[in-house]
Amino acid sequence: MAERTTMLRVDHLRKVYESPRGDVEAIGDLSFTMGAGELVCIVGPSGCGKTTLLKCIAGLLRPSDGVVEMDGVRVTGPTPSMALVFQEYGRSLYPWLTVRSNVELPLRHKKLPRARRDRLIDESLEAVGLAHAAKSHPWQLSGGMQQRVAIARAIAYEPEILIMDEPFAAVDAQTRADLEDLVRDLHRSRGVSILFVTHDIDESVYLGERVLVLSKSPTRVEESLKIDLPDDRDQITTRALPRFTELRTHVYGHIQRAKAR
Ligand SMILES: Nc1ncnc2c1ncn2[C@@H]1O[C@H](COP(=O)(O)OP(=O)(O)OP(=O)(O)O)[C@@H](O)[C@H]1O
Repeated sequence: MAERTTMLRVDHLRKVYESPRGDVEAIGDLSFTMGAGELVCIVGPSGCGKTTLLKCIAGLLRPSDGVVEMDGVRVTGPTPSMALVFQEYGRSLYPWLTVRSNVELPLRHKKLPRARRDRLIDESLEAVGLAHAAKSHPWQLSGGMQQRVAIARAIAYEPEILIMDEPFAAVDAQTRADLEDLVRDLHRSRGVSILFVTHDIDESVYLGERVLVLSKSPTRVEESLKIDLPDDRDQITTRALPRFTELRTHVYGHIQRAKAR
């Protein structure tokens, strides 16, 4: 595979939360880069600082030290080159707006011609399999469908990087498998870079081209593991491969050691 140009650079990032009850060093000294078009998963022990890391990357939190750069430019606040999808889809969608209006909302800031805006909405709803539900309201949809709306909204924005924070933690196992495949399809069909945080080791290996294993808090990168599974993945065949088992066992071992240190 050709070497990808570096798109995201996290360099010696450190984040300390200051509070009257004492400081909490969530991120110790964390560095990694991500190439354009990559799908990178992040796993680590519970409470190790994954959400803090994503917030620093997205410009929602100011690091105590170190830098985040996107395409060589320092990130100092939210940027249109990134879109976020969180676990709590119920809270991220507006119940009084239709599915279509929810997807449209962030696009209003982009000042696009009407026809282009409509096309982006139609294409992203189509891509997540919800073209038929455009006129529904979020509360009329299942949890998995609501999360599809959140994903449609994020990709309609045409970000360079899609940042996903445990997006499937609140849906049932079968829906989760479908959404995992949707993420891989979107990555392959649209070429969008994806940074995906999960608690689930199997999910990280199934989805990722690379898995970053974090240490416990104050967190740093324990390992950057290339996932050398075939690009064509499916829930049954891929998860039954001996290599899949080797990789998940490897990541699991790392996390157990990270927790013990
Ligand atoms: N606003 C805050 N003020 C003080 N401490 C915080 C704050 N937010 C997070 N922390 C602390 O920072 C550490 C990392 O939290 P963070 O939520 O980033 O971890 P996480 O890996 O996403 O957690 P989880 O695995 O539960 O999703 C934890 O010790 C947490 O208690």
